Amino acid sequence: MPSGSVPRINLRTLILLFALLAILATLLNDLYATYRIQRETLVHNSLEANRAYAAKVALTIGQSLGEDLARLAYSARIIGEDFRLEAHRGAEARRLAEQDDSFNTVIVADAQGRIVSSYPTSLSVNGQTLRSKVPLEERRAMISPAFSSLVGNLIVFASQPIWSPEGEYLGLVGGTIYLHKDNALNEIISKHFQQDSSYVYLVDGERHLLFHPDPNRIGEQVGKNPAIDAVLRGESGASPIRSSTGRDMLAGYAAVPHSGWGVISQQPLSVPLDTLCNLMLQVVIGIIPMSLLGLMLLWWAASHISRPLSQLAEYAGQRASEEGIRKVRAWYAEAWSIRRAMIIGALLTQERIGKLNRQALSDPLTGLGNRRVMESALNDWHLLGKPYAVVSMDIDHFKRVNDKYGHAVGDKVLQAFATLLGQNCRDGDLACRVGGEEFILLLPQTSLAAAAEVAERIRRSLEMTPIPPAGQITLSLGVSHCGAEQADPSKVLDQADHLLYQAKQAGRNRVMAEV
Ligand SMILES: Nc1nc2c(ncn2[C@@H]2O[C@H](COP(=O)(O)OP(=O)(O)OP(=O)(O)O)[C@@H](O)[C@H]2O)c(=O)[nH]1
Repeated sequence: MPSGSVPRINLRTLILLFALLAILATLLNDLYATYRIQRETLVHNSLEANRAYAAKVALTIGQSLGEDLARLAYSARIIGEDFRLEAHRGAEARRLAEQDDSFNTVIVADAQGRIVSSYPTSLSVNGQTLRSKVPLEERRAMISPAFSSLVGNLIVFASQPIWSPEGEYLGLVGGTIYLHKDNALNEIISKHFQQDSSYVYLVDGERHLLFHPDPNRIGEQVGKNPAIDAVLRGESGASPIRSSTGRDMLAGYAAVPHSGWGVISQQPLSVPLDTLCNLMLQVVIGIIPMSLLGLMLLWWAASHISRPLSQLAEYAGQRASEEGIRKVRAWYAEAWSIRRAMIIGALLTQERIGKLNRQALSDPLTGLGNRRVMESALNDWHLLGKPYAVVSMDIDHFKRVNDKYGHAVGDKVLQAFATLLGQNCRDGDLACRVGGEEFILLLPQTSLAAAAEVAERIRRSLEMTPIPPAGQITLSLGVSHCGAEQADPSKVLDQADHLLYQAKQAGRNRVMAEV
């Protein structure tokens, strides 16, 4: 016997579980791979867009500054022709300031840095000294970092040196750009302002914000930031960074020509990731109907595959008949082989059980039924209320046969009598050997008179059929009957035995029937 308890899990559940696991693993892997590829693509695209955008803005600002410096250079030449004449300087400063909106103010300073002309005149800075002496010392075209002007505005200052026609250094002419006011610079950046949550800011060489979408931050000095570090080294490119405010950003950056400034265009990393999450959600929602269909197909397939084996397992548990097992639809090779093995097993078992039954219910010497068969038939008939007759038989002086001819001849006589008995019965009658030389014949649906006739026929038949070498053998018989009154079978048997005893007493070789 196999040991251990019956496993609770069945084949269908196992198939379903493993198939589900395989599908889930594949699905998750696909989703993860899609997520990774899409993330890389989106991040790359965002970096590339910001890099290109920063480069474009830097180029435009560079061109604008170049044009500003060119205008200042032209004015410096004009002023240099007659530097001492105040009206001449003032007129050129005014023309320069008014010709477009490049500069919020224009000033002219002498070689010592003292402001000698300015426009608009409302500034009232004439006579004051420039805050930074660098342009005076450098004596070349320059664009300053952001600083606070003499009147308190946050500005950048573009300047050109003024030379006399003889080559003497006279001072400088400069234009200021007010960072908190409208000017050509923020016009350029604002015009290109992107819609997709990217934004641009501009820093000078000292990390001051020259432009920022948040006007309150203009002038602020920005802390450590990899993009600003790179752009101030004059590099252009793109990389994921952590901003000075601690947010993960995808930044493109480019250095602005002529100025030492840098443009940074950046987008929060969360923006493409949110887009990606929405995309993945759409993908998941999109695959749900097909997944449900797949699950149903899987369920069907698992049931279809496991059904033959489950049925065979059930039949094996019930030790079902071979006909039951044959009904199982074994539609694939393994199930077919198992069913075949089970059918063969069932047939062998049936055959063995049949043999054992026959051995248990029949008398091995004569092949007639034994006492158990007789009792079983009597009980059945009693329960069914079936009328019957009982003929009890005993061979006369059988001991003498044994004594005279030996036990083997005695057996032969018993077998010959059994054959004779069979020849004198109907199909439905039941002949049994219930003792050594004692026999019972049960006759269903038979009257007492008919049973007595059968008994007499048997007696005569034996008497007239010598069994060599024993010769003539005789028999005593008692006949009883059970009718509608349905007496207890044991009483009917006792009655037949009693009559048999009377037949023996009366001289043997005779039939005694109930009266
Ligand atoms: N050969 C053989 N003899 C058996 C078998 N079973 C019982 N016997 C013998 O049958 C004999 C029965 O003898 P008894 O009961 O004295 O009866 P009987 O000699 O027939 O005498 P009555 O019945 O009075 O006519 C015994 O000798 C048993 O040994 C058997 O299977 N084979």
